Amino acid sequence: MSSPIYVAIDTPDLARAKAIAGRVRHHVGGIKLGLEFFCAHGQPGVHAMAEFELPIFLDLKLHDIPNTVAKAVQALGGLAPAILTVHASGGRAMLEDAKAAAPVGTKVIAVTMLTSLDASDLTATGITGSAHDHVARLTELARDSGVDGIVCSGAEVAAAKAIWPKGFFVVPGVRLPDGHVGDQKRVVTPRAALDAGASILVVGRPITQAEDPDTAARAIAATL
Ligand SMILES: O=c1ccn([C@@H]2O[C@H](COP(=O)(O)O)[C@@H](O)[C@H]2O)c(=O)[nH]1
Repeated sequence: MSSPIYVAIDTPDLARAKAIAGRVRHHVGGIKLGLEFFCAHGQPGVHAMAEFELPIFLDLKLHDIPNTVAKAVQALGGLAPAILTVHASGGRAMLEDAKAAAPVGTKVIAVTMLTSLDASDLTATGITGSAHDHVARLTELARDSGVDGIVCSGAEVAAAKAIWPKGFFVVPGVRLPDGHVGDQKRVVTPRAALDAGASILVVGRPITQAEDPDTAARAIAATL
């Protein structure tokens, strides 16, 4: 069985991205490319990273009116990513249209509440209730919109899975117990996230900023 760990290669430096992928390719199940990489290298960069023959998770977190998101998803279709993200808060029509525009083999995944946010951030944006309530509401919306799953933190994934037993659950913000949290606020260990029902784990800096990325990836995998 392939590893549930997707390495988030967040860098604008293509040579560095390739070097990291080359070192960890046998210890991870996929490569996640996000805004930092995509804004620097676009579709040719994604093609270059596809040479490692691992599933590509394109984490662009699209969020706009339904027509614009659908057209963007169509424009990305030639990349045939295994996973593509949109924001759940874009609403039902946007989610439905994104899914309809995606290639058959691409999982469209809705980001519920960024793992860099906590309850006080929600309040500041006018959203009342807990992180759990907010994620639960957006999980129901994603499920009913026909996308394939959600992104949430490991703290909410068990509750989200109870709402949507057949959903696909992407969990970033995972750290080993002694790991540097950085800008993440809702953090759990990789083991706890998997036990709670995560389908895949997204791990970035704990691997990419380690002195030895392959040892770091292996150490995380060993806890699973
Ligand atoms: O809620 C979210 C959604 C996406 N991400 C992305 O995951 C990685 C996490 O990187 P770390 O270095 O392991 O913190 C990063 O690419 C984010 O854009 C997230 O963290 N939270």
